[in-house]
Amino acid sequence: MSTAGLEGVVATQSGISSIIDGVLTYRGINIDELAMYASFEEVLYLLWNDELPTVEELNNLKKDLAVQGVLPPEIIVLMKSFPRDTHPMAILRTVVSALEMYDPDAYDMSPEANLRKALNIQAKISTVVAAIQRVKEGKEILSPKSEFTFAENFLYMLTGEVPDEIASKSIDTALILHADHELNASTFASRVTVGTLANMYAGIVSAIGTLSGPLHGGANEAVMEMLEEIGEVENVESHLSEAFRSKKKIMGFGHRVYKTGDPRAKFLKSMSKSLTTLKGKKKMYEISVKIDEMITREKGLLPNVDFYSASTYDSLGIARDLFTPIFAVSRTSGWTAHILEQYSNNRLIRPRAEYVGSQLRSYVPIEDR
Ligand SMILES: CC(=O)SCCNC(=O)CCNC(=O)[C@H](O)C(C)(C)COP(=O)(O)OP(=O)(O)OC[C@H]1O[C@@H](n2cnc3c(N)ncnc32)[C@H](O)[C@@H]1OP(=O)(O)O
Ligand SMILES: O=C([O-])CC(=O)C(=O)O
Repeated sequence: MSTAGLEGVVATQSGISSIIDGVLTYRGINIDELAMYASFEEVLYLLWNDELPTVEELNNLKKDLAVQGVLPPEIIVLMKSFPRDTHPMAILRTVVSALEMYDPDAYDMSPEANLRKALNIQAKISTVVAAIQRVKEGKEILSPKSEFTFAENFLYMLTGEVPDEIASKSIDTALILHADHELNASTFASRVTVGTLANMYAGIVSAIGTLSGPLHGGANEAVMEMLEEIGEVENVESHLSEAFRSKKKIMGFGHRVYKTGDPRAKFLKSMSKSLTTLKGKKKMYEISVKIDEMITREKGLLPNVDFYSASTYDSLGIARDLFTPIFAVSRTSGWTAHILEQYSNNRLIRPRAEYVGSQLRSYVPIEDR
């Protein structure tokens, strides 16, 4: 029996998100409704608590996120010490690991402390991602403001300016769309890690490392690289023909679970269209659509969440190497929800391997080899 990639294997039970007949839900609510009507903070509360928040609960969450979003000064010193060309995902992985050392709750495994840790990590990860760019640009690191939403704060901490409504709404929707996705590779990694009763920081560090690869979250950066390499709509055909000839995978297409399309992609395509038009970057959308048409026609593959998010983020002026870290900011909501769920009913995750190595043989002393 081939178990390559654990395709089709049901490895756990979860009440957080579901993908059934191509429909994605968070805690039973269709992602389409959440993307259209909810805020990221509401989704965060929903993922953690299995209920939408009341006005008071939502306001408290917003306040807590702003308060907890301030980085310890030691972390800022650490971030300034890294080589300038370090990839932001490596910085993020390292900084989240270091944050454990400044969290008084780090080794308290009570449910209350774990929920506090989830909030602490969620709040700080946005500040860290914005700070990665600020450090690179030699700018002062900013902290969140209590009057801003989570999405507004991210843009404010990144640019130093009060963000406009369109940019904030776009980031908010992107955060909602990327928040959780059943047992994707990074979420699975986080559950395996905390299944040993390692703490939440260890679980999130595993997840960040797993998200970074181009077959998973790293695909959004790779899509942008491809769009930039193609450069003009008229180059799409020759670029893709060459990729097909050399059997290169086209980033942002295909999916292990969705075979009739990723329900998140339509929102990102629509955001990409309006934002690229608004920001004078329509060409990136046109190149994307041409790629989409050709891949669908020639390979029968459809765009996943990573494809149109690239041109969406690019039109907002976000650096290409921050695309996957932004995915991590959003997915931290799902990772932490899954970690809390794993702790609530834990059993060590330890599958078996089918042995296909050498037959049983004797040890040969070194002088006889
Ligand atoms: C947030 C996310 O993680 S979404 C996914 C992000 N990743 C990407 O966009 C990377 C590109 N896509 C891929 O590599 C894959 O489609 C994955 C990793 C998403 C899913 O992988 P799997 O379920 O293992 O499918 P697998 O890679 O076996 O592909 C099945 C077939 O479709 C082909 N295929 C799948 N995706 C692509 C692609 N993007 N470009 C070209 N061919 C592809 C494979 O070459 C394979 O063909 P074969 O049977 O002739 O060998
Ligand atoms: O579910 C997956 O395999 C990948 C994915 O789309 C995600 O993590 O959002």
